[in-house]
Parts: sequence; C-alpha cells; structure tokens
Amino acid sequence: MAKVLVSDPIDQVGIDILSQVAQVDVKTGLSAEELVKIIPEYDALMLRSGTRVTKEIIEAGTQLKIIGRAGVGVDNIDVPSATRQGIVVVNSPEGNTIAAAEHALAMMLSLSRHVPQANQSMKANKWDRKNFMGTEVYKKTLGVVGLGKIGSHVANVAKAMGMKILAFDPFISQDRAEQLGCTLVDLDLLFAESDYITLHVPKTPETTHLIGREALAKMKPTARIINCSRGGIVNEDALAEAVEAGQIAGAALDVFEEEPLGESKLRGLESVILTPHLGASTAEAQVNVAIDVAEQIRDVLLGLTARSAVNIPGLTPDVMEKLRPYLKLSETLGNLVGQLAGGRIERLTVRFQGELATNKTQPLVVAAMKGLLSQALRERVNYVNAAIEAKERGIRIIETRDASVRDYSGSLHLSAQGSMGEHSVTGALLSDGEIRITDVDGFPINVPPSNYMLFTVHRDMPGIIGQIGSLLGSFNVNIASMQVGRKIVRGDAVMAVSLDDPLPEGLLSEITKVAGIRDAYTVKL
Ligand SMILES: NC(=O)C1=CN([C@@H]2O[C@H](COP(=O)(O)OP(=O)(O)OC[C@H]3O[C@@H](n4cnc5c(N)ncnc54)[C@H](O)[C@@H]3O)[C@@H](O)[C@H]2O)C=CC1
Ligand SMILES: O=C(O)CCC(=O)C(=O)O
Repeated sequence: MAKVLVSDPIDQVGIDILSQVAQVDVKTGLSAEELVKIIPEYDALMLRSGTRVTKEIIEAGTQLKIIGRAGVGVDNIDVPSATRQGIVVVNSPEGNTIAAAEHALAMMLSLSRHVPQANQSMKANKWDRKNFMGTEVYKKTLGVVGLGKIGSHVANVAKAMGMKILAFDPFISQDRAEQLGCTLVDLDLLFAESDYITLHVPKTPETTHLIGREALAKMKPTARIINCSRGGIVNEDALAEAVEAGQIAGAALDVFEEEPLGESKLRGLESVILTPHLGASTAEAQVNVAIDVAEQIRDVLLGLTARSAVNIPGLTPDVMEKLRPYLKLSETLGNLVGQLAGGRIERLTVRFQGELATNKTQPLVVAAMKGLLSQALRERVNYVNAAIEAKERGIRIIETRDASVRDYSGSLHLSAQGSMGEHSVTGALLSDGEIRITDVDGFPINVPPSNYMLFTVHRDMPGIIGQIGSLLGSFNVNIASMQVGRKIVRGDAVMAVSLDDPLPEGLLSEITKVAGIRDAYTVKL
C-alpha cells in the first residue's frame, strides 16, 4: 500500500480521502534532518506553509511521486528539484482565496479603526477613547498590487465599501481591470496616490523587496500597507524604519521573511498589526484546500493525472478535459517515432492538424517528449520532467500547426530527426477514442498500435508479404494484423505488422535480407 506523509496540520477530511488509497502518517513539526531521514519511505508528501521542502528532502524522497501543498504558494517547495526528479507538485489554487482576501480586508479595517490596539487596551482594564480615533475607508484610495484571484476579490469588496481602486499587475489586461472597476496604473502612481496598499502577488525575483526604502519614500505619510501575500515582498527593516519615522502611517503583516517571526522591531511598533500567517486559517478554506489537494494525491497514486499541477506546463483542468484523449495518442506516436528514428534524437517536430491546430496543445508536446524518451528513460520520465530531460539531451522541439488538414477531426504528425535519419508518423483518434496510426514516413496506413510491431519499407512487388509471413511463422511469431500502405503501384511501400509476441533476436536481420526489403524496424509500444 502507498504511504503518505502529512507534515503540517490539515483538516481531517483530507486524511480521510488519502486513507482510501494509502497509509497516512501525520507527523507535524519535524526538523529538516528528521524529514530527510523518513522521507524515503513515502510515495507522497502533503503540507501547508509550515514545512520547507528543500532539495535535500526531495533528493532523499526516492519513492516520492507527488508533493501536495494545501494552499496556493509553493515557494516553500523546491519546485525545480521536484521537477528534475519527476515529482509532480500540486496546490489548491482557489481553496483559500476568499479566506486570504477577507483577512486582508480585516487588516485594512483594523488599521483604519485600531481594533487590535483598542482591544488590547480594554483587556488591560482601560477605557481609552481618545487614543483610538480612526479614519474611514469610504472614498479613500486602495492600491492593489497583483490583481489575481485574491486581489480581485479584495478590490470587489473594497469597491462596495465606496473605495476607489488603483491596481498594478503587468499580466492583467485593461479590459479585465475595467470589468473589476479598477484603474490600472504604474507602481509609482499607485504608491503616490494610495491611502492603503494591499499586496497580492507571488514571491518572485521581481516582487522580492518590492516594498523597500525607495517605494516607501514615494508613499503618502497617511499611507498604510497590508501584506497577506508572502514574506519578503516587504523589506521588514525598511518598513519598520518608515513607520518609526512617520514616513507612512502604519502596516499590517500576516507573512514574514522568516517564519515563525523571531525577534523583530515590528513587534514593538504601535501602528503595526501582526498576525501569524492566518490568511488561510478559516474552517471553510481548510476544508477546501484539504479536499482539493488530498483528491489530487489520491488520483496521482491511482495513476491518474492531477488537476492543479504547478510543474506540468499548461495542464489546467479545462485544457486537460479537452486534451485528455489526445495525450495517449501523442505519447504513443512519440514512442513510435523515437524507435523508428533510433539512435540519438536531435529534433522532434510536432504538427497539430485539423481541429487540434486551434487548441492549446502544450501538454501534447510534453506527452510526445515523454513518449520519445520512454525507451531510454523508462518509468523515470513523466509529464513533469519530460521537457527538462529533452532539453538536457539537446533535443530541439518544434511545434507547428496546419488547420487545413481535414482527414480526421484532429490529427498529430510527429517527425524525429535522429543520428540514423528522419522518420515521421501520423495518428488520430476514432470516434470511440481508439488510436489509429494513419501514416508512416508519408505512406498512408490505418492500424491500431499494439505492444509489438514490425515496420518494413519495401518495394511493392509480389511475394514480399508472403515471405515475411513465412519468416515470422518459422520463428513461431504470431501475426495479429498486417497492413500495407503505398503511394503508387509497384513503387515503395510500408508494411505495418502487429505481433502477438516480441521479435526473437536475429529475426530482424533475416527480414532485412529478403529481396525488396529496404529497411525493417521492430517497435515495442
Ligand atoms: N496569507 C496567506 O495565508 C495566503 C497567502 N496567499 C498568497 O497570496 C498571493 C496571491 O495569491 P492568488 O491571488 O491566489 O494568486 P494569483 O496567481 O491568482 O494572483 C497573483 C497575481 O499577481 C500578479 N503578478 C505576478 N507578478 C507580479 C508583479 N511583479 N507585479 C504585479 N503583479 C504581479 C499576477 O499577474 C496575478 O494576477 C500568493 O503569494 C499566495 O501565496 C494565498 C493564500 C493564503
Ligand atoms: O497553509 C496556510 O495556512 C498558508 C496558506 C498560504 O500562505 C497559501 O496558500 O499560499
């Protein structure tokens, strides 16, 4: 039975889902050394933000197939190392959106009305009304940095409270911003005009210390900053200095450069509100993310695909739904053309034809690469690491499209240039989803792929097919089906033979000796 390690507290509903297919061990608060020691036993790891999954842990996880982050940010996981090792990393992109947005809004209102400070004063048996004069958010300007899922919900609610919304997000269109009632501006203008600035970006090299001394100097003295996204996007030293100096009015932080937050100047500042990474801590969000990620781990352990893999390019659920039937086709053709081309492959061209030419097809290219490399790498290659493995082998990948091809509703044409020559195959799906190989090296055929296949290129002349049949028979190899494709009578032809048994050693060279046979290839799919 598969084994799953849960290294941070997750909702029981997630454990119940995992338990359908695996032994689940919940061990929280482990040190990095302890994790390295026990991880080799596990097929899957599920965590929240409390576990840092380093390169060492990943490399020690020789059985790991999937790492599931019960939340959005995967910056606590060394994703490149996981990718290299073929481990799929999944998250829950939407499960805690509302929770994080509402926390940011709670922080904004707390900043404007000093709720935490007033509460603390009451708990100290005081009745102090003059020290907690607030400001209204109504008609104030909110600057939203990162107008994604959380940022847009914050903007929506803030608009309903009568705020004017400025937004900065280089990857969001003007149309989308307008739909959300936001004005897209550059960062400098957002810093200069906003009364509140709320951050909802991932942590990337571009966003690290986005709020530093320079940015703080551009803000109004009445400005307040809210960070419920990631620690390190705000330079904490610079923020503490700016608040202390009255350069800005205050800040509310849920996330920190180092978590848990150690000794920090921020702890002593009256106009700074701190929460210990509580953005996703609602009952609803924890159920959502636990279900979302546990289901994906369960599916991957059952050999199915994950719907929110962060390290499989382009494989979003809607794309997946459309392309699922074609993934197997692409992988099969990649495997076939790789074996026909043989030797070291230098280039793989994937042409999407007919209906497929208009679809998002990146996952099919990955599937083709996986098929191409499967003879060399066996089960070590998967959808996660196929692109890296192909790149490291210097295989150039070319993607082309031809919507005008009309023979099937959609077909895939792959050609591989190897050290021993160039070969091509085309394939399509029948209406029942069955795969058909419809062309080999430009010769039309129509055969289903089978485990063992023999392909010959030969002169179209009487007697050849009989001789091949006799040879196979004399070696006790049973033929399941056979088809010949040719372009002109008595010209060159291709024969595709599906076999029930593997070709015994030596038989291929016997076949190539038959008069009229130019080439022969044996393939295992
Ligand atoms: N405090 C907490 O407990 C939680 C924190 N988060 C964090 O909140 C952040 C946002 O999450 P979502 O809205 O779900 O992500 P998202 O992917 O939907 O949105 C992120 C947005 O940031 C934009 N962006 C990327 N680079 C940018 C840049 N350099 N400048 C401006 N915009 C940029 C993207 O275009 C995107 O629209 C993430 O860092 C996530 O880890 C999420 C959930 C809970
Ligand atoms: O697991 C948590 O509580 C943190 C959530 C979070 O930061 C995220 O989803 O990015």
